[in-house]
Amino acid sequence: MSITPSASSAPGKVFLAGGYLVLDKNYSALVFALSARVHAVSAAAGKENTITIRSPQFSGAEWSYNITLPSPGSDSGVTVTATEGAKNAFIETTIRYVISYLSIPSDSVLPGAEITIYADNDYYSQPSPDVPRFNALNVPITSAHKTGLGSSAALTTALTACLLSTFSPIAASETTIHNLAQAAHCTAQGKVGSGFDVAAAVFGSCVYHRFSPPILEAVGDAGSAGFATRLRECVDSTWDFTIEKTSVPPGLRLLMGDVDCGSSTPGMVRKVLTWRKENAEEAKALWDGLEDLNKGLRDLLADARKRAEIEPEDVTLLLNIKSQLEKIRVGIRAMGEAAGVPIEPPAQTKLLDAATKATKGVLGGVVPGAGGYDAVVFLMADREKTVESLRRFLNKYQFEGEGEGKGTVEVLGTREEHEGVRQEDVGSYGV
Ligand SMILES: Nc1ncnc2c1ncn2[C@@H]1O[C@H](COP(=O)(O)OP(=O)(O)OP(=O)(O)O)[C@@H](O)[C@H]1O
Ligand SMILES: C[C@@](O)(CCOP(=O)(O)O)CC(=O)O
Repeated sequence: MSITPSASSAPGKVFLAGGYLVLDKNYSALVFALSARVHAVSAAAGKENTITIRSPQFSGAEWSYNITLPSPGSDSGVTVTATEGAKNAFIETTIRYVISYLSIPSDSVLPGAEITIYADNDYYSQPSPDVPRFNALNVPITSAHKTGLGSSAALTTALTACLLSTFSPIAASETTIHNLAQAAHCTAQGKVGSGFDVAAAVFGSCVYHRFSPPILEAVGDAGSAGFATRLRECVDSTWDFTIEKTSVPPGLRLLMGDVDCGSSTPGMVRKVLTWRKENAEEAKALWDGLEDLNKGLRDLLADARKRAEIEPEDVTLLLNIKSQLEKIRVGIRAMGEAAGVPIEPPAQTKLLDAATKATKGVLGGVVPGAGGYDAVVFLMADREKTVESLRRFLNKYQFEGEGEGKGTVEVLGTREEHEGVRQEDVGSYGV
């Protein structure tokens, strides 16, 4: 058996509409892929049956795994034993799932491979705006301040694609990469979420309807009898998620702000779901209303995409998008208030309203995904002048949250870029 040195990358995400709703298959998410990507680059190196992963931007970020192929006749999948490095569940689980999926014959020897992970700078708060590409933060990965772009989903997806192309001569489809990465990601994070972040990492910007959780639950524990067969059957079966690829209309763009305010609220999802269960009727009205508004936003954006470029004269369309974003926020606030969860807390309302009012060309903003105090995303005219004036506004803004952070809003350099997972040129990383 030989290996093919390969490189793959997958994008981060920003969740514009459909947070919480998307956990239920009857509702959808509007999620955009970003220019910030995580890359996985492989080379033939090291001992047989060993896969070593390095993430050189972080200290102590080297993990070595001994791979034991299953004994003849066993279908429990490979055994992956960490021989070096602190636990990294996402890396370890991805290796176990991909190599088990490949069902390499037990009399083969797995050639040694080393894989280097590079994450674009926007995944983490940087000490200054002028840092080299893949800046080394020199702290353990768990202490880096994340900006919420979905690093684990992009990492799992890029690593899945890289392992598949390194160890298998057959090109994997996007669907295979998705199903396998989704299975590994859910196991590594210890829960089955909606999977929108892995979907965006694989398929890029999309309207996403989730898969049914029992699809994954059927795979069972890694290492149990029949695991490899069940995993292969699961990954190769037709899942019931749907993806409709989408994009931000020409002439518009997204801009993200990282709100450095400390307090994040654990258990928000659990609380919202509990409230929904206990208040089924009221929740249904709220959920249905929000889904209609989100669909309305998608329709307006589709309308805008039909134009070659949005011109300032397209006033009615722009005003409609603006008012749709505001209506969505009213629904989001109602959901948060009803469930007693700060999805769009007052400090975020103040920031979004002030930024939209102060900056001509900004159509509006929302708290992405689960919401809270971590981030904001704006939809705005794709003009340097508009970007500069929003940046100036945000740089001066003093956030009035309850957390321990500096109370500043850091503008991220990343923006929408709609492509999902892709093969890269191995030579382009200088390795
Ligand atoms: N560059 C990287 N190298 C190695 N492991 C990484 C890297 N980036 C992320 N990870 C893994 O992903 C974990 C972070 O996942 P977690 O789910 O906490 O955050 P996230 O996916 O970035 O969340 P969010 O959706 O809020 O952005 C890290 O602890 C590490 O295990
Ligand atoms: C609340 C939820 O719908 C979105 C979470 O988004 P984010 O991780 O805050 O970007 C959870 C999920 O979809 O798994």
